[in-house]
Amino acid sequence: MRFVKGHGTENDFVILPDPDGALDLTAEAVVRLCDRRAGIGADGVLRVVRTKATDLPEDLAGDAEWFMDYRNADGGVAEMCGNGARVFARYLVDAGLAPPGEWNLATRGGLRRVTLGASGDVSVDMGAPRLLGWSEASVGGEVFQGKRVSVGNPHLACAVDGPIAGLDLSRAPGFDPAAFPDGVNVEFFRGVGERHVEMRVYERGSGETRSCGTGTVAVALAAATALHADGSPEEAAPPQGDWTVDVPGGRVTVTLGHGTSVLSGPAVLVAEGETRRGWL
Ligand SMILES: N[C@@H](CCC[C@H](N)C(=O)O)C(=O)O
Repeated sequence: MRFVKGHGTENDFVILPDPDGALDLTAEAVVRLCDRRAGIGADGVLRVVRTKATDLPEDLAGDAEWFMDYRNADGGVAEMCGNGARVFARYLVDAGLAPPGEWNLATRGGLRRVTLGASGDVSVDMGAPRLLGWSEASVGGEVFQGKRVSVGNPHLACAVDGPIAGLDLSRAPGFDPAAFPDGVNVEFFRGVGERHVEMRVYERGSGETRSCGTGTVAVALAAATALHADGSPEEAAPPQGDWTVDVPGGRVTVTLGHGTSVLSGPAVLVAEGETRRGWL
């Protein structure tokens, strides 16, 4: 099986070109591919398939030629992956399967518009993230208040007073399963400047990763929006503007706008190859 390896701010992916949808990608195969010792190693898998080779409903496929079939390292599916979308777009342009410029990508979370040149950074319009009120997470017995945010997938963005470097994210933070019946990605962030935050993340289905694009959007919205105790926003108008988000794997920009949020940053392809016959 042919594969390409890439990353966006060190959120890394195994890319599987499967234009005709011929691949029966099981959860077990994803786990083996993502295994960092016995496999190729990645936070997730991006299967690259033409929308016409899928049974996606019309509202998800739209005019997009390509569908990003994203899987977490544990083999589970997720609605959306922001860094994955950027790396996916870079792969398509690099492989000559899509032109540089602007076009739509189909994902389980809906159509996403990507913008990229022949090389360099990639931007993706992540749509309008939604603030859903308060919840809490716990790490090593310490409880953190957080804001629930949907970026297509579920997030809990927790502001932290002190340094975030010392948090033990080797295990999943505790969270309220009634608020997040399908699990949640948990971010811990703190302000480091004007519209500038740093964050760490524990991703549903992948563990602590060095970046999470949807997580950076959730954190920018959480940092930009004050909530009343009942979870309603203090300001009527949604926040707008550029946020710089530092993650362990680098830096991205999140631009909050009316009904949009654009995630921009590096997307890098590092290797390509073929799995040994019979290994999977
Ligand atoms: N790393 C991704 C998010 C991947 C999905 C997430 N783990 C989930 O289960 O929702 C990103 O860059 O957004």
